[in-house]
Amino acid sequence: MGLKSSSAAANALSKALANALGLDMSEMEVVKAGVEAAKRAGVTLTGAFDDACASYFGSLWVTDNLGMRVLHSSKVEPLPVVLLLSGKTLLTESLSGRDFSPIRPYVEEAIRLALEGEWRKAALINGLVYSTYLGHPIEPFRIALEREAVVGLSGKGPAVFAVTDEPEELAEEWEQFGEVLITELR
Ligand SMILES: Nc1ncnc2c1ncn2[C@@H]1O[C@H](COP(=O)(O)OP(=O)(O)O)[C@@H](O)[C@H]1O
Ligand SMILES: O=C(O)C1=C[C@@H](OP(=O)(O)O)[C@@H](O)[C@H](O)C1
Repeated sequence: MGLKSSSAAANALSKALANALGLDMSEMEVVKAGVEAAKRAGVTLTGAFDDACASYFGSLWVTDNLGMRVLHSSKVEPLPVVLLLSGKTLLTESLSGRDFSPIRPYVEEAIRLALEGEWRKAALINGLVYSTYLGHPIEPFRIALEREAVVGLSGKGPAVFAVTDEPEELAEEWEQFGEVLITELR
């Protein structure tokens, strides 16, 4: 789905084991152990250290996943978010070996924006580029943009998210595409 359940499960297991075994680990060590477990389970391409940090701590994270390094982290306001779940499944492991080099220049532009704090623009560019490359429908993006929402792809999708001041209105329009949830950034 792209909803980070692999990271949430890995974090939960890592934390539970650390507690049960009475290990003296920092929060970040717990997260990194979860990343290692997710890699060994084969449910991630890079280890998804970015998702693991966001899932564990909340906030905005830009990371170097292969080097397991934090490049940027900052708090976000609890703004309303609409999530669209199309009902289709795309497991991350199914993208293993896929060549993403054609979209590299555009994704690097999104990373540059995110590092400058421009996460709204980064989310839109990243989402449109990955959606197009992976063949996800982009009509939900068009509708969200019409409503001036900040719209993006959740992970590799197909789940889509939008940050908007009018979540109920967008949710109603997105219902034609699948299940819709309203929550908030944390
Ligand atoms: N082979 C598998 N068997 C059972 N569960 C799996 C398998 N591959 C992935 N999953 C789990 O299915 C869920 C959805 O996968 P995916 O969309 O790849 O991850 P995420 O929700 O983290 O973006 C995740 O919790 C993932 O760990
Ligand atoms: O497996 C990975 O390395 C990643 C998978 C994607 O997330 P999802 O698995 O949630 O789609 C992506 O957004 C993340 O930055 C890295």
